[in-house]
Amino acid sequence: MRFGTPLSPGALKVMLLGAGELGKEVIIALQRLGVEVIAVDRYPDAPGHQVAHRAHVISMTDGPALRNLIEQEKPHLIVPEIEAIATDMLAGIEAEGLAEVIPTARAARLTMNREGIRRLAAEELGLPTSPYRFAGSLDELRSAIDGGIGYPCIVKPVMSSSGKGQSLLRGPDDVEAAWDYAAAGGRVNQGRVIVEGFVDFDYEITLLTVRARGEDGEVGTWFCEPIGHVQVAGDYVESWQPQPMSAVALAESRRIAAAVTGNLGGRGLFGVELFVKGDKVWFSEVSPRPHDTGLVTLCSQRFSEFELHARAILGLPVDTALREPGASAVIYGGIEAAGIAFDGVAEALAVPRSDLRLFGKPESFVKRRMGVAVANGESIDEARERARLAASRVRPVAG
Ligand SMILES: Nc1ncnc2c1ncn2[C@@H]1O[C@H](COP(=O)(O)OP(=O)(O)OP(=O)(O)O)[C@@H](O)[C@H]1O
Ligand SMILES: NCC(=O)N[C@@H]1O[C@H](COP(=O)([O-])[O-])[C@@H](O)[C@H]1O
Ligand SMILES: [Mg+2]
Repeated sequence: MRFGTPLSPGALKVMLLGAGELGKEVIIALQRLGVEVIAVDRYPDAPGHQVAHRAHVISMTDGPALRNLIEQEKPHLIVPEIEAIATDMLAGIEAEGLAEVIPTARAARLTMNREGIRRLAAEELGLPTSPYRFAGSLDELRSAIDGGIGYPCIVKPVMSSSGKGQSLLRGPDDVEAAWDYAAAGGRVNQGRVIVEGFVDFDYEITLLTVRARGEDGEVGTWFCEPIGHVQVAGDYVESWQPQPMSAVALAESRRIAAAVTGNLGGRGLFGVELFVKGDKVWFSEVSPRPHDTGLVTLCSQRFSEFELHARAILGLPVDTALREPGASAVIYGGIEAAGIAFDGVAEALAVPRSDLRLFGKPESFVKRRMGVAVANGESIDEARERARLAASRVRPVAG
């Protein structure tokens, strides 16, 4: 990788496909290393658009439109930031050698659809997961549940994230509503869902796993300290690092994470989602990119997950060390309006050892993540209390 000067013919160019809050931080990290960054998203003025060298608005599931843009911009690296992308087109781009896809086009394709990654993890790699079935109609969903999955169970569209279209089903009366909600809530309506047996875990973690070039020039695997988190309706509301774990559960988590990320290959940071009960660990899913629960690393690690992703994809050394315990708490929009304002920012930042990110999304929805508070503490409990307090002091209001 040759580091040039942005906006000159020798620039090292990276294109992000998706420019939300996670991409925005990756872009900032790349720019600090002198990289020219092109940000792409489905709507204007996305968070990452606001800090990139150039911004484009296209439907990223439109293969020909994506290809045109890549041919026009000629990036060296293409970095998917969301799942819903024309990944078949990316496979062609990679095969033709037009650009390198991070971590690989195959990883982007397998993880954009729950069926791809679940079958790989459970059926090919033999990793422990919840029991699951796929269904393409309401009748198939009923027979999948009656035929073995049982209740309680969870239904999700095969293509969705942040809990969109996800329901917890307690009995047969919940099936039809879950099917309808999945059809309406997926990012791309595939008419297909996964139904998973409910795992009664003690806690869940994200194990950030980095595939980066080591001193010997070979790609190696690094683990961050585990991140604990709380999800409400399938969307993360709070996370902290480190999550205390038994030595056995940590070793098993690392084994699973190494198996999945090793198979997906390439370079970059992955968020491996795992459920833990005692010493038992289940694989849930993996993001081949920074993870929302990893926002906590903005305050808890020497290098945040965003800086680690930037370094790994550029072929640079990484350091995954924890600096001190930290926590994050989400700030939701709470109102439906464009161009909102935020009251209470100074009060929030008066919380000891706290910091904030306001993402700058042009439109607010009640449950849209608009910002995050992070905080450090002597203990995880203290960090969590501070992050929650700081987040609660930020009040989104009509602009
Ligand atoms: N089989 C299950 N058993 C118990 N809880 C589950 C199960 N599947 C999902 N959950 C809960 O729902 C949350 C969201 O599920 P999942 O990660 O599959 O959804 P998602 O929409 O991909 O979310 P994101 O994109 O934010 O990671 C999990 O973190 C967990 O708290
Ligand atoms: N769990 C995945 C995740 O957190 N993705 C992050 O949310 C953005 C979309 O937000 P939006 O739905 O508010 O536009 C994505 O672009 C990414 O940064
Ligand atoms: Mg998840």
